[in-house]
Amino acid sequence: MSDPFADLHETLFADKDVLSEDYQPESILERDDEIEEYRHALSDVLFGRSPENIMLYGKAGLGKTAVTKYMMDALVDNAATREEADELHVHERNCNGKTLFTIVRGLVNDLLPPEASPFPKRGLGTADAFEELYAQLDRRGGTHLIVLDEIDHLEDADTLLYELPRARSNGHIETAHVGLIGISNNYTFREQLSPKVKDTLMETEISFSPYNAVELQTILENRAEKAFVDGGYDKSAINKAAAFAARDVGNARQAIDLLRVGGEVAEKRRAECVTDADIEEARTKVKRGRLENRIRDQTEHAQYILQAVAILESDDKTPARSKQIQGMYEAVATRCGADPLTTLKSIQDHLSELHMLGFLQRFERNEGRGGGQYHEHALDLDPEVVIEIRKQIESERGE
Ligand SMILES: Nc1ncnc2c1ncn2[C@@H]1O[C@H](COP(=O)(O)OP(=O)(O)OP(=O)(O)O)[C@@H](O)[C@H]1O
Repeated sequence: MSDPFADLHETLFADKDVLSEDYQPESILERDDEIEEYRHALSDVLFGRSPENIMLYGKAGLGKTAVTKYMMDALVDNAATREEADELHVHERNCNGKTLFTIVRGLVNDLLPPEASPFPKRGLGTADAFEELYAQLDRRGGTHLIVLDEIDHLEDADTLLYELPRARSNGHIETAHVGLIGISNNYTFREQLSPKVKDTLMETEISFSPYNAVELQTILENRAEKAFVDGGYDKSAINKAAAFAARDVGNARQAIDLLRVGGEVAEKRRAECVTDADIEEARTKVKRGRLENRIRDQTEHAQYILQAVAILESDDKTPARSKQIQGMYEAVATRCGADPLTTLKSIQDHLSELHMLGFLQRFERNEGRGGGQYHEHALDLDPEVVIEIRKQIESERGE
């Protein structure tokens, strides 16, 4: 048999990893103000003083994690050159899906000597874990910066944010210095904290604003130079990816995704250069992928109802009343081997939920005294894409 990979050559990408999610850029671009604020807030560490607590806010993909990593690396390097700085330890934790106990336990395990057995998973409580954490911090000494990404996902963040910054003044630790860096893309997180915690965390708040198209162009240009071979992309393709991402909340992750998928599209058509058309196709793919995830997140019956509205829409039968949608939904659900929901009320509840989530448009009708008030719904998306995505989900489930 001939080798199916024999004629496969890398023509376009010089280093595709540069466009991957976990690539840490050597230089951070277009974030000078945030870096300056960060630098100022961290400077105490270099003089052996207790660090300030820092909170970073900003929507997804705005560089909060990348800037933090860059600042931590630079701080560790610089602290090592200064006599007046204590030994610096950085502990990074993502709080998504974690309990306070697992976070504190993880920090304890980071600090324990290699020969010690890990802090037990069961049997002891959060207060015990805190006690051990303080003991270990003092045993190690030096300065400890604890970086908590997605801190708004942590249940009982209040306790952690209250305890740690006060550990020294409350006499729990004597030799070590501790500073907290919290990262959140939920601006309302602050509102949920108790007043005493807000006070401590207000020391430094750095807010990351969305990138505009020009800033995204600079970031993308820098990545593209490393990711693609010479002449492997059109400058206008970069501008297009930057413009698309800027229009959609200025997310750098999204801009980089567009460039990577655009490269894959160009590679598939065996082109030697990424063009505007490849970025346009990438945008459709990326958008479709995101929509697919959102549809998959819906319950089974919500998906059938959405599919029913999509079918009616492609037959020009929308806006449609709930009763009509119910008829089509029953056909879809039965074909998929499910027992349809029977009450009109449950269909209406799903329709208003799907409207709230932005899948459907809703029209209020008022037929005067006799006809009463009711709602009609239409799809707020391309019906063909919804039908195609549902087909794919059905075939995977063998529906
Ligand atoms: N200023 C920048 N210079 C270079 N690369 C950047 C910059 N900002 C963001 N990036 C890149 O964009 C992607 C997303 O950035 P990052 O993960 O730091 O965002 P974030 O604000 O932490 O988002 P989230 O809240 O979703 O975690 C990463 O690949 C990162 O390297």
